[in-house]
Amino acid sequence: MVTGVDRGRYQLLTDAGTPVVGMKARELGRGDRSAVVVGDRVGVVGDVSGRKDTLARIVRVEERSSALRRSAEDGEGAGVERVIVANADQLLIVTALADPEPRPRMVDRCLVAAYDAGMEPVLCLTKADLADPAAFLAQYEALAVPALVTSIVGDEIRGLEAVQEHLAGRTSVLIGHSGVGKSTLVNALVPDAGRATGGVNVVTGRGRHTSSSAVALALPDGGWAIDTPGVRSFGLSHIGADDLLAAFADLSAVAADCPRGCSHAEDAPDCALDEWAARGDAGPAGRARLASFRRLLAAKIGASE
Ligand SMILES: Nc1nc2c(ncn2[C@@H]2O[C@H](COP(=O)(O)OP(=O)(O)OP(=O)(O)O)[C@@H](O)[C@H]2O)c(=O)[nH]1
Ligand SMILES: [Zn+2]
Repeated sequence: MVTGVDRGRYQLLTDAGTPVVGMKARELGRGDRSAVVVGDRVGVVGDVSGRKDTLARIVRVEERSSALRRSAEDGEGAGVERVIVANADQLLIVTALADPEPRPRMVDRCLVAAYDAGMEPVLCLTKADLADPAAFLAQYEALAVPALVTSIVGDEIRGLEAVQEHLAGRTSVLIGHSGVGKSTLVNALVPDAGRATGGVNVVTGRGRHTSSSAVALALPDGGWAIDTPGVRSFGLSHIGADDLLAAFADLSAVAADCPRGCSHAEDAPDCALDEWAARGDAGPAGRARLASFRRLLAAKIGASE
């Protein structure tokens, strides 16, 4: 398993639990198509002893069960999609309820990325000691996104146990804006992680690492927390309306009756989802669910923050 990537060197963990450093074998090719990312399962040859100054060769990347992607927003290569983490089960969207203010559009974009990746999204709302989560949570009710709420009271992180339970035995990617308390959480989940909090690395005392790539940290109860220090937003231009729709089984079934090429957006003529919501087959929640789906659809199209 790939646990970290740094300038062409791959941190690997063998099935026997030996940390090994590897590089991509030439036959694997270059460019994004043959990218090796954190979470990938790879085949290695050569020196896999893990001894100092040895280097294994990555010759194969196993098929991925999920792939968290983003596409370049602008400049050269705009629209080119890249996988940033492979084989993760869930995306923990870490958002502070205050200080800094939550950014609902950013959360929506993370939700779209998770659904596209084939990962389960989970909201992790921090700083509940500063603001009530109810109003924010209401925005996600119709999407049935699970939510975990934490706060700091004294030296203790309240709600940490529920987070630990939700992460145990699974591979979870943590994403969040600067200052939301993601590092505080990672350090509590993985006691020897030494992630920089409040701008300073607690282990080294030096400034925050400039490394922007993801790193997989083993959880004490099994499973992995994958921290993504440099990922603050997602370019989503590679995702189509039907890719997003596929994540919603109920809406997807209804949309089978849509006209060919239907955008499913609010202004789409004869979109079957409108009739479905109007009929009330899904109860009063149907309208809210459709509205939420369309909000995500719109967030996908809008520019990232
Ligand atoms: N009141 C309150 N403060 C918190 C909570 N969680 C974290 N903080 C504080 O918020 C600040 C930012 O926390 P960090 O863990 O450094 O945030 P981060 O998301 O990792 O941000 P960067 O380090 O900038 O990437 C720190 O001063 C934390 O002590 C919480 O639940 N309640
Ligand atoms: Zn439609």
